Amino acid sequence: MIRSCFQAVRTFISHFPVTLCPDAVSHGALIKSTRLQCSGHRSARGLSMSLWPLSANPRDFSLPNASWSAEMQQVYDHYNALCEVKTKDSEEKGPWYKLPSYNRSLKHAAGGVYLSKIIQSKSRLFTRSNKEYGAAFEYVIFMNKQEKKCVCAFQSGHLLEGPPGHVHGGAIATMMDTVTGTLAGYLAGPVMTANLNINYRSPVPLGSVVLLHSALDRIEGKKIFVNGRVTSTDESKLHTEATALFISVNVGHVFGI
Ligand SMILES: CCCCCCCCCCCCCCCC(=O)SCCNC(=O)CCNC(=O)[C@H](O)C(C)(C)COP(=O)(O)OP(=O)(O)OC[C@H]1O[C@@H](n2cnc3c(N)ncnc32)[C@H](O)[C@@H]1OP(=O)(O)O
Repeated sequence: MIRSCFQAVRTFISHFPVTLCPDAVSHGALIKSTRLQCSGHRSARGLSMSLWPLSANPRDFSLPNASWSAEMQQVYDHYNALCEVKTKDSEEKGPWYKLPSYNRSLKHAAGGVYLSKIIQSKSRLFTRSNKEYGAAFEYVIFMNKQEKKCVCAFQSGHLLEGPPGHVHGGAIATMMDTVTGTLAGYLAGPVMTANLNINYRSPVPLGSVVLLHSALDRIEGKKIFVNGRVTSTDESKLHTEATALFISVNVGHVFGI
């Protein structure tokens, strides 16, 4: 059984080397898919069909839902508008892209649905594991490849309480890992977190909307150094600062091959 799992993983990897991570897209096909998703959503105002390849209609958790506050929606609208640049003759994309976000790492990647049945039928991406709208992590990430940075609008749900009325530090760390890791993965391909340093400067009120900003510091061989900040949406208040180190890995590393 174990041998056939590894065989399946090997076959999968050799056919689809960089398609594992819809949250942290980086290479051709995925970027194309992401852009399709982005434009798919824009046109989804009038067209509900998903454009993610080889997948019926996966739920994109980064799209607005009824639990979003007016402030969350406002931030979304602001960055989503920056995803479109209309010229006289055509519509061009960028510099911002809204990344789609699914609840499984493998399921929606090409061929991944078969693999996930074998090795991870119950696993779910941590930040997307709760289906109840607004209960835990509501977030959307916008990527700016030109400037090697991204911004995430994050609305914390009632399940993320730490100190009374405030967000748990582990939940903030989770979001920081997710956002900095998504940036590193977008720029450098498959990565794993080697180091994450966090300074908590001021508590985040539970249920509030904050921004997570992340930018590339530098890349040294396999090492990708990224920084992160959590601020209020008007950026007047600093909640958290972080630095992170990601290491480029072969996809096989994740499976222990
Ligand atoms: C694949 C895709 C999956 C997709 C999924 C989809 C999910 C979509 C979610 C969105 C994004 C979420 C992002 C979450 C990302 C995680 O949370 S990952 C989970 C938490 N991290 C881990 O479990 C990692 C565990 N550690 C390891 O596996 C290995 O130690 C590492 C980090 C891969 C490094 O191992 P290695 O490749 O053998 O590296 P190694 O050759 O020892 O070192 C390379 C260099 O890095 C340096 N280095 C290594 N570790 C450290 C360290 N801790 N401190 C300082 N320097 C270090 C070394 O000194 C060396 O430096 P140089 O000598 O080259 O100058």
